[in-house]
Amino acid sequence: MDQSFALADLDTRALLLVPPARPLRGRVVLPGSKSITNRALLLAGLAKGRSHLKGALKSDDTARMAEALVAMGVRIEEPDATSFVVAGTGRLLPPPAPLFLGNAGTATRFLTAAASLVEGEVVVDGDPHMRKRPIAPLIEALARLGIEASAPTGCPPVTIKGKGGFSGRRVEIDAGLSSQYVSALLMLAAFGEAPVEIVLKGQAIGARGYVDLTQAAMAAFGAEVTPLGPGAWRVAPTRYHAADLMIEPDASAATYLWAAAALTGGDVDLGLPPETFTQPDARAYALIRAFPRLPSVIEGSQMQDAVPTLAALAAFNEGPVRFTGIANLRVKECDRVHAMASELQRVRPGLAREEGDDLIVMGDPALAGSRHPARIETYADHRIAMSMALVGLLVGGIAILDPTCVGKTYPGFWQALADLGVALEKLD
Ligand SMILES: O=C(O)C1=C[C@@H](OP(=O)(O)O)[C@@H](O)[C@H](O)C1
Ligand SMILES: C=C(OP(=O)(O)O)C(=O)O
Repeated sequence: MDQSFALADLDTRALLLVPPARPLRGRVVLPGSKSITNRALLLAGLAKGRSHLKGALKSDDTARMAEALVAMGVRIEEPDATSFVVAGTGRLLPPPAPLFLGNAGTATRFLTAAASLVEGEVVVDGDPHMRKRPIAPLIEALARLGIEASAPTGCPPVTIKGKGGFSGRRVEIDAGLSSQYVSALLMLAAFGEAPVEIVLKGQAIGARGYVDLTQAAMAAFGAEVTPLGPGAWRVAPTRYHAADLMIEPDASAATYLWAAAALTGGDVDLGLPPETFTQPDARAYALIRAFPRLPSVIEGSQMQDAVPTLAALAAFNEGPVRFTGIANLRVKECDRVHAMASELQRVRPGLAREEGDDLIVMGDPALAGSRHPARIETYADHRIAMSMALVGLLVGGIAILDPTCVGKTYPGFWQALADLGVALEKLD
């Protein structure tokens, strides 16, 4: 019987996965990259003219970005399920109400900086999870550019008193908690009165590959970014011009399908070779291929969003795996170090633990084919839901609570699993 697992039809508290009897094989069309879609939406919205974005992601995070831009006077049409047509005027207008950005880190950080281009007050806010995600380093950096912004709790809501531009020419930023602060400043910097230099304070930064994505997106919309060394960039005062862009598929989403194939000994065709992705999480492919002989230490700082995927794989590995360099997973949609340790433990006590900021997963190949009924908490975090679903491909009785939380970045996730032949049961 064909059943829909589209999010609109998923009015259920939990989804039970039935481990498939055979390897998963087939073709999956991936959604567009969240990171690239939200950069392209913003840059197209800041440009003068009409931009056509194809292959884009349509999900909670990109909807929040698009709605916020519309509230600031950008015209956005959605001619089909993967396109946005964005018409910008080269400036943003004061929005009539606070911008509500859900738990979209990209939208929240990028728009906090861009809001300084508005002449007037902008409030950037999010859901209760976003209100716990730090933004103070970005606020301090904006102040050094002469931009008045405040976030009394160090997290959203942020109030920006925009003056239609800014005069600063050099700013240092501490990006240890999030690379998104650097990306936000880089994208703003093309509106400087003169070239702007952005310099890392300390060398610690979340995944650097996201800054490369920002540079590439800025170049596509006509900006000039010159690296001045490993932790410094100069941005020319070009502003942006409209552009047509084909967005590559989402590499973080790809990790779940690569892992599903590896776990079941199958083969899932995603329509493009892993080495063609430009996003940081594609680095996880080489590790996923090594399963069930993952290395005993995985340094996760440069592929952070893939760490929950790799942790789920590690549960079935031939030996234990220690994940290091992942302290900032504690300030993502939820504390992912704690969440993965807790939920793997829920499957089988002793399967995982936290040690400082490291996550240790005790590989147990005998888990495959076993039955350990468990209702998995997902903490409103799409990646915990999708990663723990991988465990349910090999362990009987795994039910994922709040399955619609995957809508943040991958609304078609459950349908993709169902189409590959995974039986899913809706539970109350
Ligand atoms: O710039 C981006 O598109 C992203 C950067 C990363 O966050 P941090 O820079 O906060 O680590 C990543 O986890 C997030 O999903 C997307
Ligand atoms: C951390 C994530 O998202 P963001 O920071 O964009 O909310 C993610 O998608 O895993």
